[in-house]
Amino acid sequence: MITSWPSSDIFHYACPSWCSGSASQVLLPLFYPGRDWSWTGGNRCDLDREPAGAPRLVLRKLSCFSKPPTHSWLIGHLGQMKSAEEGLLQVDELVKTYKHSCSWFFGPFYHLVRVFHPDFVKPLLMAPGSITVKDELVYDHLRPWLGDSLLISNGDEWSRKRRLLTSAFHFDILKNYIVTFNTSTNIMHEKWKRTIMNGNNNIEMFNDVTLMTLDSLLKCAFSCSSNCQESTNEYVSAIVELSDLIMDRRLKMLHHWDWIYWKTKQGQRFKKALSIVHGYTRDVVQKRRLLISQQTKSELSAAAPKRKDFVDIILSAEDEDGQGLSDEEILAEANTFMFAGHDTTASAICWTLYNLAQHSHYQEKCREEVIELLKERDELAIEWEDLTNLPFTTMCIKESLRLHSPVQAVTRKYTQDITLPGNRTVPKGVICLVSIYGTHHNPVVWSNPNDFDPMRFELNNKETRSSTAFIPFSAGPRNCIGQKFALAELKVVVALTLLRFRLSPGVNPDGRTTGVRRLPQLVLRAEGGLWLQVEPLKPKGT
Ligand code: HEM
Repeated sequence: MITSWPSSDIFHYACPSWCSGSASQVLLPLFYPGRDWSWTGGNRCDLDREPAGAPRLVLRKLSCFSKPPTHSWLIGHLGQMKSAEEGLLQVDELVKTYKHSCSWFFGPFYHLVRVFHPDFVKPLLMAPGSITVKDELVYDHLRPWLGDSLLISNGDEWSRKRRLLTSAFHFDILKNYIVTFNTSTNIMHEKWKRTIMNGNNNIEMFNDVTLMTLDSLLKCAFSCSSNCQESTNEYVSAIVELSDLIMDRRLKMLHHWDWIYWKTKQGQRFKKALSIVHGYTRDVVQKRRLLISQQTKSELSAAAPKRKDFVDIILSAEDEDGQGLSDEEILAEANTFMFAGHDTTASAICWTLYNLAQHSHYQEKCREEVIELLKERDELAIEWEDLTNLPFTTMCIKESLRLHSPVQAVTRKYTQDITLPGNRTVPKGVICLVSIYGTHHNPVVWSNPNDFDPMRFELNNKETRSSTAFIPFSAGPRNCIGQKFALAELKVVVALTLLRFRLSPGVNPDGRTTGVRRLPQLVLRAEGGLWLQVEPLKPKGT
């Protein structure tokens, strides 16, 4: 998943759409040595193997997309992509002007189709998994960490893994995680209470919430109580370090060359963090495998029933032929579970709390809903059955996922031409950037798209909307496998937070009280952090 579009990142979002020319044979290996670029000569990849004259054909097909003005006919839109808040405002402008799609080019070799309307998004995201390709230019930096996992793999390999992993995200499994979400949230709230007792109620959300989501994931994935919210944990620090370094690498042009990157300070830090993360996961997987092999069936059934965690489930998953996942594959999936699950969910929680802090009347309405739900209870905990009984809170969470989507965009390539409305064709092999941000802020689809209005998600409004208008978790065969997990955690954290605290806009250390500047990185963050004033509420009956 990609989120930000720094101008230096051009080769990551650009497209070798007619790479049969001799210049591409020179340039691509130069920028990405060590990869197989023989296809630039028309020899390798089916995706890009075009008959003679194909470049012109591809260009003709692309000519049906509007091209925003460029500074130069030669380098095209190179250098025009902006990062930070300005990058998002730039997408707003594109969406206002071009309504559904446009195409960019970077120098003579690279093209990118950008789409931001549900009717254009649909054929791309709904295309069968077998013809969808996660392009290596965008996802390759994740490979040393995640291996050939579900997030990165393609074709038959992806489809086998998706089948094997689906059971790990079934409702019956997710139910067991609710207690964990409550416990991790309680730990974070106790921390906040201590901070407030020390006279500070201006709290930065991203730090605490990210540690909290990591704490939950560690318990759900490995049954590991790391205490990472209270004290430094080597594994958790290494995951945070890896996520930061991936973003940093994207921003630095020279670091895109593997042979340079591994020699840099950042590359060395990446390797060190990687060995901690892989060492930890490998250890858990091997110990579990050993335990299972040592226990006979009768011992297993006689043993006290243990709540199954993610590793237990994927260790026992088998396909139709009785084939399970190898240790390396399990390692890759466990690492992906931690990577894909922590930052994204933390971003969604932080922005939901931020939006409710900005709109006190909606905050109050959610709080009343939670108080009503728990009014007969002795223990203030959210249970699995409660998740469907928080309709207004759910509407606020969804509206926040629309307005501040954690993931800004995803990219895809296809092994066949794809037809879009108006008889437009995306030629096979061309990278398409499906803008989640653009679709969620498209005024043709959402009236006053920059307003926070939870009523958009009232049930009867759903019927009038396209199924690809709201896509925080992407859509189609390669949608987010963890979305129910994420939504369950979001509801628990938001409900318990509103029950115990009143939130209002905070003060940035630079003194800014209003006008948070959004920061599109791997996930959507806020420049200088997201600060909220947190005021404890009196517990029930006092
Ligand atoms: C609010 C939280 C989350 C958001 C907004 C989110 C968003 C997304 C998006 C947009 C994709 C598509 C990525 C692409 O096509 O490149 C995706 C894929 C994925 N997500 Fe999530 N995600 C969230 C939480 C989670 C959680 C909690 C997990 C696991 C515990 C998870 C695991 C995955 C995996 C494994 C994929 C790849 C699926 C595939 O390709 O078959 N995500 N997510």
